[in-house]
Amino acid sequence: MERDSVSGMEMINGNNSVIKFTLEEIKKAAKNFSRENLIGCGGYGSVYKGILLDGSEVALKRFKNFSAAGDESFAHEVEIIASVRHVNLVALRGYCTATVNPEGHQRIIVCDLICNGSLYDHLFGSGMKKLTWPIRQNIALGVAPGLAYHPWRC
Ligand SMILES: Nc1ncnc2c1ncn2[C@@H]1O[C@H](COP(=O)(O)OP(=O)(O)OP(=O)(O)O)[C@@H](O)[C@H]1O
Repeated sequence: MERDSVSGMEMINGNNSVIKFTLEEIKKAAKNFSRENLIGCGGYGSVYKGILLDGSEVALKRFKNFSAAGDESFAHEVEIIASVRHVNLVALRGYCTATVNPEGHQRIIVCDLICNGSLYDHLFGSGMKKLTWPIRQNIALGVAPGLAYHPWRC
């Protein structure tokens, strides 16, 4: 484990593919967290589409807890996602932590972007093409190995 110079939290060292991004890089990628880049909201914050300098598209999950007290849950989420490597699961690209005024602590997770919307959108959203039963079965067969995967089980 390596100690993060900004937040003081412990981060994964052995995983060289996990990049620590600067806030400037993240803001540039997400057009300064513009509304047009917003793709979803979850329990911990908002998710933005971003384009990195190398042209790759990513999802940027920005935690809404800007207080210093949120470091523990952020570090926990980063560690969990970093340990998960499965073809059917979203991969962690990196993370960003920074303290800026007046917002406070910024915590962002950078993941592969999944295009074409969520499964929920496809099943219940309006305007989506109805999924046929063979396609639904295929999706279920893809989801199942992702759900069954456990990074600590050999
Ligand atoms: N990697 C991604 N690619 C594309 N869209 C994503 C990605 N991750 C999240 N989203 C979108 O953002 C929304 C919110 O995701 P997020 O992971 O923040 O919340 P959640 O799944 O509801 O769970 P949590 O309780 O962890 O916040 C999703 O429903 C999805 O529409």
